[in-house]
Amino acid sequence: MAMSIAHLGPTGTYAEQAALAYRNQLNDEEQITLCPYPSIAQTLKAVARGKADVAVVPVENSIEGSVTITLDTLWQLDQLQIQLALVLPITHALLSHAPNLEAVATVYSHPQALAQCQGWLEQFLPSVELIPTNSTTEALQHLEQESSSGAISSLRAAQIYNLPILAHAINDYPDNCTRFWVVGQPSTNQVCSVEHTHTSLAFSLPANIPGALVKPLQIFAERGINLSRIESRPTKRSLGEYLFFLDLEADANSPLVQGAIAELATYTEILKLLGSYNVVEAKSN
Ligand SMILES: O=C(O)C(=O)Cc1ccccc1
Repeated sequence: MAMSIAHLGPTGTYAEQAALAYRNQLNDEEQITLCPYPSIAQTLKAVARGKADVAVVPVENSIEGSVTITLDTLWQLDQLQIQLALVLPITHALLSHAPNLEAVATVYSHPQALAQCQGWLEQFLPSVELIPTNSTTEALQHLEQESSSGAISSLRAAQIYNLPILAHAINDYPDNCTRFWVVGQPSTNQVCSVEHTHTSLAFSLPANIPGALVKPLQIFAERGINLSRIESRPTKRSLGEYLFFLDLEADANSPLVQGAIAELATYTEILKLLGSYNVVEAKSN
């Protein structure tokens, strides 16, 4: 069946690598097209508006933590469901036409990549100007005009765009990896026979009072449901008011989780089920 996968572009991003890993999983590669978008928010909106079937978006990095635009946009768009998580190992390179590190004055990249290499940048390029871009490959557009510019991107991007590699494996921790979510419109098929290992949900609270978060968390503790992540994001309505994103190590279709979610709904203002899914280790290429 023909299918389109939206991802952060231009071609050569880590998100595209994750999208390719997802496509390989589907065993139906000819009819699956990859569609690059200029931002993570636009990638997710393409699926919400029916312009693409699924989006592959970064959600969390082992060094830098959450990709907050992904969480915020999923909350705002409301109806998208996570279908799968992919964990991609990430090794960054510094690409540049400069003859050596001393000749680099400016480094461009996605804020996550700049942050994942901040120790290396501090040590080897302490005086450069760091400029954030929408993606690691958008950063490459600056290299042609300015030989004193560098960009943090992948070896794969260096190959695609035929760019010189000035330094490699510059991420501060060697086991750097990013978790991506594959998200789509909710399935109309109500019966799901596959059991999933993880469930993600998000909620706001009706009042900012002592212990408001204790009750929701107790529900999972009492049932022996392990939480693998908890993240807060501002509601953006007023300072100090938060949304909470939880990942559970359990399937939303299990009676145990169904009971927990029913009870959770009594303590929350808005509760959104973001999906149940499995986690796959992807290979970087
Ligand atoms: O810009 C990219 O290539 C992305 O896919 C976003 C990103 C950046 C750095 C680490 C993981 C994902």
